[in-house]
Amino acid sequence: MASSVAVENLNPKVLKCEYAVRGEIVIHAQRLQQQLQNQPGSLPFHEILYCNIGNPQSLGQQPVTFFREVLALCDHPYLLQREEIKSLFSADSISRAKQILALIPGRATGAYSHSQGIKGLRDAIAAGITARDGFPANADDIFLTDGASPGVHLMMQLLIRNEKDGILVPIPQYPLYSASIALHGGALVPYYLNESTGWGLEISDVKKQLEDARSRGIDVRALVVINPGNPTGQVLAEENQYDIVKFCKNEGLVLLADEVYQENIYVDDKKFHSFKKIVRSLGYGEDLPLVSYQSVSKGYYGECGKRGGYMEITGFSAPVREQIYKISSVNLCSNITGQILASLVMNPPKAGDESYASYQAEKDRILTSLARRAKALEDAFNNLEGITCNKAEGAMYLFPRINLPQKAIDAANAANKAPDAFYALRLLESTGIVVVPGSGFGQVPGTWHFRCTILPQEEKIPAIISRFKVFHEAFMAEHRD
Ligand SMILES: Cc1ncc(COP(=O)(O)O)c(CN[C@@H]2CONC2=O)c1O
Repeated sequence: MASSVAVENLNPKVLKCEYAVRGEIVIHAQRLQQQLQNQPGSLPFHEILYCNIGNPQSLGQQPVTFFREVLALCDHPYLLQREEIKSLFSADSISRAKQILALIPGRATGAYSHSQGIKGLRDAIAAGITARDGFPANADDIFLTDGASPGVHLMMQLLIRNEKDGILVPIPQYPLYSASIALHGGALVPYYLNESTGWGLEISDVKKQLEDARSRGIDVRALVVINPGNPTGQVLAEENQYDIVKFCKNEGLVLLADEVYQENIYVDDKKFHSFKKIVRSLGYGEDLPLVSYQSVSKGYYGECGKRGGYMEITGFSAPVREQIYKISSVNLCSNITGQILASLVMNPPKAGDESYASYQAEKDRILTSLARRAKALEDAFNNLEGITCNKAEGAMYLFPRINLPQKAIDAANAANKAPDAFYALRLLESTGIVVVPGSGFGQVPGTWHFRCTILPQEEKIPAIISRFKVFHEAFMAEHRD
């Protein structure tokens, strides 16, 4: 009997879901990469430059030595019995690995752990949060996850009952949110970041969107904030954060604070303030339901493939927390390597530790290089005809706006593509550079953008800029009105 499975009879929520970061342009890039391997010299470039995804180590960034030493020793405890490891590993990596193994039941990284994650590692993460914020954190509020993504899905699963349940999401947004809301059958309620004020968040606009949604019978459950922003790269001003927290308190909204880029700040006039700290500073204590997301995929560690992270949940009642625990327990636990890494990220070497100097040097080298790359690309984009680009204050991306000539827009329409997708495809086919069209993140209707990461190794940035410039000038000349 022929298989009954066909696109026509799949879950419509799956069909509705989209995730542009690895969408059409990237799939085409992978085809071109295959072509380059099979027929070298057949394209006007010799390599594909993936500037579509925040995946630092795929572009040459080195992992942090201390983190990897501890992971290696935890995964092969036999090494700890060998004298010679003293010549291969730092003393504090050895001692940290021993501490961590003592926290793991059976001292086995291959065992399932508690569904929230190993208690001792959650204690360490709570201590790190407390040190970061100056307000206490509790291990029982922490759920270790396989990256931040599953934690986002879990909250959407918890909050969305039907298509009348809405989630306020910034536009432009990281499409995990639109994809997860679609997968869970909810309503995305957009609030627009203001490009002219450096992607500022206007509470007046959020309120207007909330009231409009409510007038349409949407029960708005939560507000998502991504700080530093993806794809926009802005770092919220502290007073803006106070406004957001007060707004959520007044409107009875769950605050979903995506803070995976908290270590990626490139400008001196902005600092990262966690929403947990803001909530506590306002004295809201447990009166505001807040979920804070962190990940090992970003920062200076960029350990995307290790799938580590956590969500800290505060301000939820005990019965609700039980439901969150129950959903977490269905997946048994997150991977132990990711759990260990999350505890290391939140508790790195301290002054006086043997690895501190080398750790700090690695961290500073990566972050200062990211800041230089951000500035170089921002300046380059701003020097191209018809392109304006806000500063990348943080995160890993630039999100320039292209003012496309009508002729280009007509050509895109004729090709049945969004104008920024048309531009991105032409860029790829001319230069091998892969960016993600702004339409994949959402944008004010009638504006066009693309997202480019700041991640290619620093020595490649000048070549990227020059290839981009040649392409852009030719594209604009070809489509000049
Ligand atoms: C804002 C934001 N939240 C959550 C995630 C999920 O990360 P993990 O699940 O790995 O913890 C990402 C990943 N950033 C994607 C992946 O690379 N480029 C992006 O835009 C992100 O940018």
